[in-house]
Amino acid sequence: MIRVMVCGAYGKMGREVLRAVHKDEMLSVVGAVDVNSDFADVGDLIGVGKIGVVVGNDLATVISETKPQVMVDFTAPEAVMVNIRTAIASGVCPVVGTTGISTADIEEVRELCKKHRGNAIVAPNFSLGAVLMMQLSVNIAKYFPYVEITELHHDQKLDAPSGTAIRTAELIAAQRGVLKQGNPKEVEKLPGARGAEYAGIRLHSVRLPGLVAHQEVMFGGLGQTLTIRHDSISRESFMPGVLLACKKVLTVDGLVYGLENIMS
Ligand SMILES: NC(=O)C1=CN([C@@H]2O[C@H](COP(=O)(O)OP(=O)(O)OC[C@H]3O[C@@H](n4cnc5c(N)ncnc54)[C@H](OP(=O)(O)O)[C@@H]3O)[C@@H](O)[C@H]2O)C=CC1
Ligand SMILES: O=C(O)C1=N[C@H](C(=O)O)C[C@H](O)C1
Repeated sequence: MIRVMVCGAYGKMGREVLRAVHKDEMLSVVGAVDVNSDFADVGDLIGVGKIGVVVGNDLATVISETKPQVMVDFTAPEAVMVNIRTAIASGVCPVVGTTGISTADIEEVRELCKKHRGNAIVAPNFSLGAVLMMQLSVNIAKYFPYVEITELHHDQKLDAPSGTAIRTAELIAAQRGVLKQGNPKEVEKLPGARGAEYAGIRLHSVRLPGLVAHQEVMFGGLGQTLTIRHDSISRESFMPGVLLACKKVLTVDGLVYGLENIMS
């Protein structure tokens, strides 16, 4: 059994991960952390009755008391790097889904893994469909370089654009380079009307109750458009990817960035 702890235990993803890890035959929930912990039993949190694992409020303490091998982090952009540093320095391998991690942060995680001879897996999106959407987008951009991305999420999301949208733009830009899109003389009558920009790609963010996590990548060509869309209609969509990462992180080599790199 691989010993797993979860950071962000009271959150939407944290609870789903605890439920999935608890059910998995190769994984065992040994610890959990949330900033505003009232030391609830994890079993009560996920509706299976007490399992004798409580939610702590300090990561270093929980690591020293529960000896996890893997830390799953679904917290918040301002918390995630602190948690990664603590985990790697303590010999615990992070599996990270929290977004808002910059390119410089990724390089820091890579260096920390080298320094402490540890491993980590960081993925902007753990759902298979989203990974395929990103891979297809790169292929389509070879033929349709003009593209805009619209991501749609629940209205409690803290960051915009989503980590997935930024990663999609990065991957497309690596394929086609920087490309000025639209009319050079265009004017925004209201600020932000044309969305955020990455390498000439416009990114639009929709936030509404009722949504979970969705993205459209729309390509335009001569007399035609091509749109691909992925919908996570529940957070279960992320669980196979998270469980796979928990099982692989102990044996990968240093940092792995992106779920596609551990899917065979
Ligand atoms: N890679 C992927 O596939 C996916 C990534 N995500 C990302 O995961 C992150 C979490 O999403 P979601 O579960 O919806 O968010 P939630 O706000 O529902 O949950 C986050 C939880 O983490 C807690 N928290 C904040 N800081 C800390 C800390 N330092 N230590 C421990 N716990 C902390 C929050 O507490 P409090 O509310 O009191 O601040 C909250 O309970 C986001 O960045 C989101 O973008 C989400 C889905 C899929
Ligand atoms: O906050 C979310 O919900 C999600 N966050 C990730 C992102 O920002 O891309 C992954 C998924 O879109 C759900």
